[in-house]
Amino acid sequence: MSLELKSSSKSFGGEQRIYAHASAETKTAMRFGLYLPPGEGPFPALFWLSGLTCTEENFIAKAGAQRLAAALGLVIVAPDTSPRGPDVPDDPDGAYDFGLGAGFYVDAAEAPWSAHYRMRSYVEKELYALVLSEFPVAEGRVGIFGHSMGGHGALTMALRDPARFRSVSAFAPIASPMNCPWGRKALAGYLGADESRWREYDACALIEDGARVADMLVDQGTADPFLEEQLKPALLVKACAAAGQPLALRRQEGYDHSYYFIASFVDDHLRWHHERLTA
Ligand SMILES: N[C@@H](CCC(=O)N[C@@H](CS)C(=O)NCC(=O)O)C(=O)O
Repeated sequence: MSLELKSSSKSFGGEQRIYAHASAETKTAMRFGLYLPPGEGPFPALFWLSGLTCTEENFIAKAGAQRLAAALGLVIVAPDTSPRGPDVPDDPDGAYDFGLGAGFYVDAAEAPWSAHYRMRSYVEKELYALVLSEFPVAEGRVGIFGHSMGGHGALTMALRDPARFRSVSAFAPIASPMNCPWGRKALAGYLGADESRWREYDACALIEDGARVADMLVDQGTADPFLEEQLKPALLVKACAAAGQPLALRRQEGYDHSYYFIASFVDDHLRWHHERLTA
């Protein structure tokens, strides 16, 4: 598997890099950001999953995670949010919430999406294996976090396989895609009408069906414009309470959905993961 280094910039003694490679899962070129802290490693690593409309660049440019990642010695991997390229179909109306920039971290089952939209397997299998084989990352010390659509991706990936992703947190996650317009559009489009197939892509349904992680940290801004209609953290609170699943949900007064919110609390998340990945 050949990796092409697209850029590398020194940051807090380490390097913020962007790579491209040919993905066997998506059958397209894929890009990801990778922060490499100073030192030799092996380091614990965090996967960051971004939200709707993002590429591999939003988190690395806006979250301000490099300073503490350097100090703690954390690798952070930030993939793009969908396959892209001339052969990749987009939402027929060009909407931002489906298709390009909106892969929803699923393996699509419906044509024409199924040919390329395989962000679940891309992240869980291909990129995970690539990062472990090509970079100084300590096996078994990998966590995952994300924002909005990516918060949904992080929660569902950790719940499905807590041994692969040993720590999990989220900013303003889509708590239950089966129960909001963004999620219902994506799951119906990528997976088809049979809702029983949607459950493995819904954090609340996974918890109801018995999936567990050791604990999870979720930050949610109270001034987030998507809170009531799309994100619905109360559904996650309810599912966790009913199942005895530990959840640290923090309602952050006055914060919106933006990267200004993420940057305000990203250090707490890095520390949360570092503690668990080095225990
Ligand atoms: N109304 C927004 C919805 C998309 C949105 O808020 N995206 C969030 C994730 S759900 C984001 O991270 N945007 C990119 C950024 O803020 O850098 C738009 O049309 O761009």
